[in-house]
Amino acid sequence: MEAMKETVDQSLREMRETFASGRTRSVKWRKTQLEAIIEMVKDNEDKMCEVLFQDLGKHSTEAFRDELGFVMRSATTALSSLDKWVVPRKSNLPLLFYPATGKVISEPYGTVLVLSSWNFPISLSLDPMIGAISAGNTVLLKASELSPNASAFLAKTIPSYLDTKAIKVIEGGPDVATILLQHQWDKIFFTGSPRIGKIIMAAAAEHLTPVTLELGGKCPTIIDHHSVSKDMKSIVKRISGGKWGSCSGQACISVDYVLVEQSFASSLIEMLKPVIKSFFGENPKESGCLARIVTKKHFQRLSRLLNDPRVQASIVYGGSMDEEKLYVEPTILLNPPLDSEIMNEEIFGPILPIITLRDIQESIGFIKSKPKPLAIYAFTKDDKLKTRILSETSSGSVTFNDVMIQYMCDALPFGGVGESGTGRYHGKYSFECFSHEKAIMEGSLAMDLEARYPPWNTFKLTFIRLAFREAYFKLVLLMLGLKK
Ligand SMILES: NC(=O)c1ccc[n+]([C@@H]2O[C@H](COP(=O)([O-])OP(=O)(O)OC[C@H]3O[C@@H](n4cnc5c(N)ncnc54)[C@H](O)[C@@H]3O)[C@@H](O)[C@H]2O)c1
Repeated sequence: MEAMKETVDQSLREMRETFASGRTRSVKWRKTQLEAIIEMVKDNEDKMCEVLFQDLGKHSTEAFRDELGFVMRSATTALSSLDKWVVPRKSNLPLLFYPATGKVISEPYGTVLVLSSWNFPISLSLDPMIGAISAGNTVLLKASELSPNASAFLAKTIPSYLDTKAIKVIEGGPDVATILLQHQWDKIFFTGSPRIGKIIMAAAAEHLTPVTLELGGKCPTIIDHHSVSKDMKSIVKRISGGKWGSCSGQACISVDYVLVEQSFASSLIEMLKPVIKSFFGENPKESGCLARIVTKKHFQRLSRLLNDPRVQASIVYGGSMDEEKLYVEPTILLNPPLDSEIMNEEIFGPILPIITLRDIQESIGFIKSKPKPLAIYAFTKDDKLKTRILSETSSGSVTFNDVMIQYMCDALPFGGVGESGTGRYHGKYSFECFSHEKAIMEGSLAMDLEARYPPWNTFKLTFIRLAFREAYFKLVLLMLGLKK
C-alpha cells in the first residue's frame, strides 16, 4: 500500500500541475479528449464486449446498448454542444443595480475523483469522465474491483488515448479508495451503494469537497390496470425488460417491485411467464441473454434473501439458483412479507416481488413509507393518479408508462434524492455537475449612493426599504425630497 500511496500522491501532483497550467480549460483540449473517447470505444468495441462478458456475462447487444453505445452518444453530444455550454450566460439584473451588468461563467472545479460501480463498469466510468472533461477538469478514475476485467481494460487503454498528465486511472478496491479519499479533491463523483455513499460524503466533508452521489434503492412500479388494460401486453414486456433485460436486474434503475390491485395479480403473473420465456427461452441459464450475478458474495446475498422460508413460500415462478454459474433464475414472488429483507433492501437481481393492494391509490402511501427511490415507474392513464404521484411522493425521477428509458434520455437530469443520491448528471447536466457556476458582476464607478454607507439615519433607512421593494417611483420622490 505504500507504493499505492506514492502513486496517488504522484498522480495528484501531476493532475494539479496540469490543471494549473490551464491546458484543460481550453475548449480545444476538451474536444480532443472527447474525440479520443469516441475513438477509443470504436477501436475497442470487441475488447469492451469481451471484458463485459467476462465480468458479468453480458450479451454484446446489451453491452452496446447500456455501455458502449451510451458512452459514444454521451461523448458525441458533449462534443457537439460544448461550444454552446461554455458560453457565459448573461444575467438580467434588476434596475436597482443599474448600470452594473451580470453574467455567470462555468469554471472547472479542478481535479476530480470518479469512483464507479461494477454493474455498468464502462459507462459508469466513462460517462462521468465525459462530464468532467467537458467542464475542463483533470480526472482520476477508480473503477470497481468487482468488475476486474473492465477495470484493467480501462487502466490499460485510457492512457493510450487520453492526455495522461490530466486523466489517470488507478485500479483497486476499498483500500485504494480509502487512500484516494484521504486526499483533497475539488469534486468527488461517486456511483455505488448508499452505505459506501455515507463514507464518501464523510471523507469529502473533511475538505468541504462537493460531491455527487449516484446511489440506488428500491424503484417501485405501479400498474393501474383499470386505465391501461388495453396496453397490457407492452406493459408486461416493458416491466420484464426493466427487471431482467439489463444486467439481470443488477441496475440502480431496475424495476425493484410491482404494486398492483389484488384482483389483477394472477393475470399479471400469467402474462409475465410467457414474456420471460420469449426473452430467455426454456432454459435462461443457457440463453446467453441473461447477465450473471457479479460475484459469489452477491449470489449468496440473493440466495439469503430468497431462502427466507416466508419468501420461499411466496415464489410463484422460477426460484432456482446455481452458485457455480452465479445464476439466479428469473423469479416472481407474490406478496413476500413486507418486513422481509427482500422488501427492505435493494434487490439488485432477477427477482420480482408483486405486492397487492386493495386499491391502486394505496400505492402512494406505500411508496411514501419507504426511503425516496431513484425512480418511480407508473403505468397509468389516470391524470389524477399521475398528479398524486408527482405531488405526494419524492424520487429522483418519475417515468409514466415506461421503465428505465429516462436514463437514456440525456435531455433530462439523472440523479437521486435523499437516500437515492444527491446531484445529477447526463447531457448538459453533466457539464454543470462538474462546473462551478461563478457569478460575475461588473460594477460601475459612474455614480455612488450615499444611502449605502454610515452614518445611518431615517432617510437612509427609508431609501433601503424602498430599494428592497424596487419601488423606483417612490425612490425618486424620496430623493427629490417629495416623500418622507
Ligand atoms: N445511481 C446510479 O447511477 C447507480 C448506478 C449503478 C449502481 N448504483 C448503485 O450502486 C450499488 C451497487 O454498486 P457497488 O456494489 O459497486 O457499490 P459499492 O458502494 O459497494 O462500490 C462502489 C465503489 O465504491 C468503492 N468502495 C467500496 N468500499 C469502499 C469503502 N469502504 N470506501 C470507499 N470506497 C469504497 C468500490 O471500490 C467501488 O468503486 C447499488 O446500490 C446500485 O443501486 C447506482
